[in-house]
Amino acid sequence: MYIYELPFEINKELCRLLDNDDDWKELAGVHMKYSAFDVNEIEQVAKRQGSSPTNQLFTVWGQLNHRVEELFILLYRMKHIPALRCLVPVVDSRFHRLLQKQDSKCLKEKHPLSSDGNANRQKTLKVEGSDSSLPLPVMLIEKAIQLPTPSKAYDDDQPTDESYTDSTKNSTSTLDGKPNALDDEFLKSVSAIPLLSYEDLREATNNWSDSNLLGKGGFGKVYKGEWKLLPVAVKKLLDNDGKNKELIREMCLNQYRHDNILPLYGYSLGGPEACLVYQFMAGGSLEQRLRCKSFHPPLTWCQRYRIAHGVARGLLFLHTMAGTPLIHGDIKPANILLDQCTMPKIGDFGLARKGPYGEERTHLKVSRVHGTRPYLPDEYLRTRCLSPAVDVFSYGIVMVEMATALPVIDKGRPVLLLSDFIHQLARERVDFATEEDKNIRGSQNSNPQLCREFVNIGLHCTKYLRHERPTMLEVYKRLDAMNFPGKEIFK
Ligand SMILES: Nc1ncnc2c1ncn2[C@@H]1O[C@H](COP(=O)(O)OP(=O)(O)OP(=O)(O)O)[C@@H](O)[C@H]1O
Repeated sequence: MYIYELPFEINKELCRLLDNDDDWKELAGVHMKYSAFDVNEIEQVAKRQGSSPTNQLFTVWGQLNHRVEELFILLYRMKHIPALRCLVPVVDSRFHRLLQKQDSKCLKEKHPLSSDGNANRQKTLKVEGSDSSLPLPVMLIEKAIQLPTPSKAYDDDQPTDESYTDSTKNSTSTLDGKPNALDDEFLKSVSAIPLLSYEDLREATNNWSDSNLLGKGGFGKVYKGEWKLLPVAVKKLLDNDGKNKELIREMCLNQYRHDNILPLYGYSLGGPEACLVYQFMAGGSLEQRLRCKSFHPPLTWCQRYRIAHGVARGLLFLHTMAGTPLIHGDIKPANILLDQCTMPKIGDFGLARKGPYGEERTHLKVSRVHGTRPYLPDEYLRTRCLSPAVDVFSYGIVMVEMATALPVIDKGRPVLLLSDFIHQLARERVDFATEEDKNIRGSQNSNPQLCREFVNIGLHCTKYLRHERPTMLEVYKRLDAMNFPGKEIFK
């Protein structure tokens, strides 16, 4: 059951319990990992509406497709027994064992059953024979499910989150290291994304046949497959240290559904390699289409416009959907997948990070730069300043590539990087129409005016100074205002 499906009476009782003593703030800030800014925003909205802040929190969190089982585990971590009891009728019976543990030594009730939910708080729990401060069931469940909280995986000012790797590997083991079907069951029931067996995926991809290989990336190989009569793309992740973090990140991001974000259908943790299963994109990647590496004909201008428009929409969504923007960090044609109608979807969220929040915070300082060099701006490469403007810069390069199909790095060119080259052409007042993709230049598909407009947007987005670049909203509006024959059909 999803949070937004909670029966009215249960929701009401939970609001009463969690509004008390502002317990909802602990739930939101400590356990759901909302920022102080977001918590404040939730409180303000509730005040304006004269409603319960817990109810507002559930509305915001529920929009991310979280389930009551996840809430149950967070309340367990809070040791909020009255709220847990309230949820018992709507969670699977396997979760009841958490509540049953309350009387045992390992869980001291922080909220003894009193009608107002007030309680003496026991802050520290100790497990006998364990050096952990968490009770065994929670450790087990946390290892099994790695709860998808909105910011946990992305909160990466200090990206040293190696813990995610281990937790993925351990996900089907009990504490004594033996596989445990029950934990798989937990995983299945808690995650909204199906957990698939490695064997099914092996079968779906014809035993990882080379003829099914769609491509290779830094995180592993991607195979075409058929799963439940559905064409899928299966990414088999390299078993490198740290790489499986992508799995967790992608799963978290999957909470954000949008027409221009590649949907994750499922995942597999049980086999030798972790796998992610995506919608198969019959149009291939933008990279393949621009480099004519597929059997498809060159993209028409209407299709290029559609891609530019859709990617701008997807990025606008990521940057603005919550109080804290989500920065993709690796926008490039290889990560823009096209469906059979050339509708673009942004994929590969392995490097996505939660960005700065609050008006006074414009960027984060990260300890390591990830991404693809020619698509990254100077302030990120040199000073490790991460902000939505990094995605805007990368988007600008993609716009120039879509117009010209020029390589992003060319040793045979007087200027190595495409970003520098295009700014040099602008200084020399070259007509960008002369640089139109040679696959359509001079053909009936040629559109010199759109070519100029695309490059001009690219120039704006790749300005050296971050604050001189447009926001994705501005880019989107500029694209939307463009006019050319056939625009309405392809938008
Ligand atoms: N859902 C999909 N449908 C069809 N083809 C896909 C899909 N996902 C990936 N591919 C193909 O597989 C290739 C490799 O994808 P992958 O995301 O692993 O790597 P990449 O983005 O090229 O590189 P990196 O991950 O190192 O940035 C893509 O370029 C694309 O051609």
